[in-house]
Amino acid sequence: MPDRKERPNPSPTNTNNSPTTSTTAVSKRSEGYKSQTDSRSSSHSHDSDHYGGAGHRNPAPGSHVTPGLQWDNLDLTVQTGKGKKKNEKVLLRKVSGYCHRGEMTAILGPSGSGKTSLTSVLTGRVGGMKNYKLTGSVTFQGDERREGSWKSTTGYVEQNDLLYDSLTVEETIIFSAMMRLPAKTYSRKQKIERAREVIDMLGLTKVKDTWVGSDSKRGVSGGERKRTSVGVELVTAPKLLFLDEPTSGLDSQSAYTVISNLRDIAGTGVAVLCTIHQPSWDLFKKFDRIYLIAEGECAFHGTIPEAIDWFTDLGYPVPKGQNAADHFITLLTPGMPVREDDSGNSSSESLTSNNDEKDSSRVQKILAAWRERGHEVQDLGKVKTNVSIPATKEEDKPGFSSPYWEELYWLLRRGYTQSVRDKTFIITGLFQSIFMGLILSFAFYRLGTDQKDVISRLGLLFFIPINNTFSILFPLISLLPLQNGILVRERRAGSYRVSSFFISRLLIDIPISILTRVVFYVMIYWISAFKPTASAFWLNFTINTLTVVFGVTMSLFIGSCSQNLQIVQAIAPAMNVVFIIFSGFLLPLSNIPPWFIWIRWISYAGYVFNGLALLEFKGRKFNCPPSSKGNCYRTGEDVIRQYDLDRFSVGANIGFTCLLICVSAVMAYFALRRLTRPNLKLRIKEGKAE
Ligand SMILES: Nc1ncnc2c1ncn2[C@@H]1O[C@H](COP(=O)(O)OP(=O)(O)OP(=O)(O)O)[C@@H](O)[C@H]1O
Repeated sequence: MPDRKERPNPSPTNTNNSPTTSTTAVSKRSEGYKSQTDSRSSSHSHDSDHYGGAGHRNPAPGSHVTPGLQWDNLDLTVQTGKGKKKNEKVLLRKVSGYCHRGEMTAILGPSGSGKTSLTSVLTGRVGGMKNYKLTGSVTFQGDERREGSWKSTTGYVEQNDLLYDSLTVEETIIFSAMMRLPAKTYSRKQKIERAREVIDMLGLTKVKDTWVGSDSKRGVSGGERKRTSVGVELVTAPKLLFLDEPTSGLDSQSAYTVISNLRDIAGTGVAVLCTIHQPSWDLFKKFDRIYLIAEGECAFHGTIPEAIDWFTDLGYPVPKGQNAADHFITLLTPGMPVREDDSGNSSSESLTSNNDEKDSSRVQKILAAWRERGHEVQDLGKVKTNVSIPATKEEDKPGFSSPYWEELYWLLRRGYTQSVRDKTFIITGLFQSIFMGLILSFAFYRLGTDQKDVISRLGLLFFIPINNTFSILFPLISLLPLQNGILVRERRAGSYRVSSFFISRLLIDIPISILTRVVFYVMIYWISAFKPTASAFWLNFTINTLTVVFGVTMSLFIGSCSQNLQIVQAIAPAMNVVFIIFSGFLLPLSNIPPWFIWIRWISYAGYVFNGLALLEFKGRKFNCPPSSKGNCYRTGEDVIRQYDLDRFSVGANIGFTCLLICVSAVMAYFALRRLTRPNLKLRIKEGKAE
């Protein structure tokens, strides 16, 4: 470990609590590094602000900073294993730091170093973890985080852009403005103006009318999509913006534009904190500060010139021509050999190590050095006076920004726009209806009154409602992970109530499902020659329409049981098949084992088949050939008796089906609430996040 007294002061700390003095005092070594890299890379040589945010944008000596997020002594452990193998794993150890408003800070570290764990604690998302213990404190502008104010003052841009692909950039950002800006303060017109301001600020005006798109659908570019995600968060003018790897998967030009935008956003007084993987030098130098993390501990926190000096003093200068970010990550990765510095001015003892043990001691040495002086840097985060941006005290604002009907209107508008433009659900539904309708209509063409037609009629009446539910189950379920993911994000931001989202889904999915499936059962009814009376037709129509509605509520319920599509796709057919088996048609009621009989009473297939069969067979006469010697169905009533279909009237069967629809809708609502719970844990108390 280096002896601090012997080193020239590379410290980013200073006595007047301004991070600036140290920056201006950044020694000649970082200047030397600048000229070295410049001589090797022409792309660097044109930059006037070589250290980007780091060197240039730090406040001038004597000026002040606005405190933003501050974290102190965070310890995070999780329990792993079971029984005797139970173990405590340390994810974060005495981690402290800060991110001032008006600054952009990058969290960097090797894989598994604790970046995600730290971000989870800072954003209050540690609740997703099981059996964890958390101590320490996180404050924003000197105060404890509170849910209401936290939601309205922070934005979180996730790594995956969870956006509706068939909405335009402008529609996406306007929706966010409508849902998240308080109706009391902003009129609709003002919300739209704010959204357009954000679009302009992010340089998205040219593509505002282009669909957002996705990996499978053409739309805006990856960088523009990422900026749209930033825009969604930015409409509320957050004071703190978190981003999880905003440049991952982007080409260098798009990544540069995203980071430049974030730099501008920070310039408006926002504290921007993001995790980032292997940034190029051009990106890296745009950050005001970097927060290096290794093995769950802070390895360095300060500006880039300070980092260069700090590591030089530790004996690890940045080799000529190497990106400093890569060098730091390499240093903090055990087992990674460090490139030799051919300038000859470095401590060769620590370089070019291929030995694991030595590399691990290298990381330990760096961590120990920072541990020794990290507390000095932490003090910078505690600046609370003479701020340059008014650090307004945040009010806890429970409740939602818009009235219920306003929420419902915008959710319906967004949902319908997406469904109608996306067309997949509509086209596949229509295709399946027409295709299956034609096949069945002609396979069961003009059924007569012979004995064989009795079985055909029964089979067809049984199959139609089952096809209705199966045809909805899979396409609808496959749409749910994206919808639920968006719901989680929007719930975390406190955008709207789950109930309005759920009702909007019902009001979108039910009419679309009915309109696309109705052709199927109406076509079969007339071509296969079911009872040609108006009342029989309309009741048959009602029952089949109810099965479509049940198909939607059942899909919403099953799809809300897990975010894992594979699990959901396995449960869905299994559940439907159980309903079919115990419907009373395949297995007569008297043959159902007593411990399974309850399934019959919750089987929609039983009620709808019962209702449809009563309608069709009551009053019908069938030909009974002399060869059958009376062993045949003479009337529809014989069929009804034989299949035990006379327990309930048509009306009662419709009533039970409606009841099942209501029960499955309520279950779907609660399952959705549970699945998409935001799980924000902002208060850290007695070793547990609350
Ligand atoms: N819930 C958990 N239970 C047990 N170990 C965990 C849990 N969450 C994270 N870890 C472990 O903690 C360490 C830090 O993980 P974390 O995800 O924070 O790292 P990271 O720096 O974000 O990594 P990457 O860059 O690869 O995403 C890893 O070793 C990881 O395996």
